[in-house]
Amino acid sequence: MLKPLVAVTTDVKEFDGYTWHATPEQYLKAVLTASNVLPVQVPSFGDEIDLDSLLAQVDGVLITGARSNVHPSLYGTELTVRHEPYDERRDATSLPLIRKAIEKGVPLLAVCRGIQELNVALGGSLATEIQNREGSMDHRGHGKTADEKFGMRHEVEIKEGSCLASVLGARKITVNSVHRQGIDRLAPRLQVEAVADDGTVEAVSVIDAPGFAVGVQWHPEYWVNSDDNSRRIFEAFGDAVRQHAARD
Ligand SMILES: N[C@@H](CCC(=O)NCCCC(=O)O)C(=O)O
Repeated sequence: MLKPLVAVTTDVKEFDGYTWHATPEQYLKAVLTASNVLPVQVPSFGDEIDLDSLLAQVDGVLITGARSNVHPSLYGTELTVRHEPYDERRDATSLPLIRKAIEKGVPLLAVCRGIQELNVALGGSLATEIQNREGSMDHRGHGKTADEKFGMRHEVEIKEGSCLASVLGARKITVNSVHRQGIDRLAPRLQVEAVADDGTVEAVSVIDAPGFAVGVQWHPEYWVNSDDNSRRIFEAFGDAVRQHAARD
């Protein structure tokens, strides 16, 4: 049997004299090994990408994390240096891709920048430099190595009856944390699936989505080979993708 395909977002980077549309390896490996489906990278070509054609040929969409921030003009906020850096070509691709995937019931998993894009795509807004908010924890990653930066950092409470509660079978889990923005105004079509002790929205799902449509603010891709909860999220996404592929 052919393995289903999952569309994976890319970041636009200038490197070595070329413009690259690139995805960190951890996301591609997590889709390949834990979800057990085939990742295909989608260049950030904005409206040059025919989303109907793309979504007719894949059975899942992964919106990855990235250091860049969603452009504030997309949620009606004035730009400041505190909102930089941007990747507007990615925004122009990922936001329409999210909306179309939800509309068509193509399973969607959105990680870190991804949950923020999901919220903005559906009409929500973001707060920046959230570690400076009164009573907020520091959600940024710290450490010299990638393993330290993506180290497990704090607990999140999973809401009873949520999609993640059934995927994880737990009410509290420990997650990593590598972000300095967070959901401010929740999009009307999203429901909260998990929160941190300081009230930061850590996971959401799309209300009445025709398929699996979940966003997490942490990074399950990073420890997918060693952390059960991280692996379960990618396995559940893979199950949803296979179910979508077998729908006809
Ligand atoms: N830019 C947003 C999104 C954070 C995110 O996706 N982080 C992933 C890795 C970042 C890195 O490599 O430093 C924010 O900061 O909130």
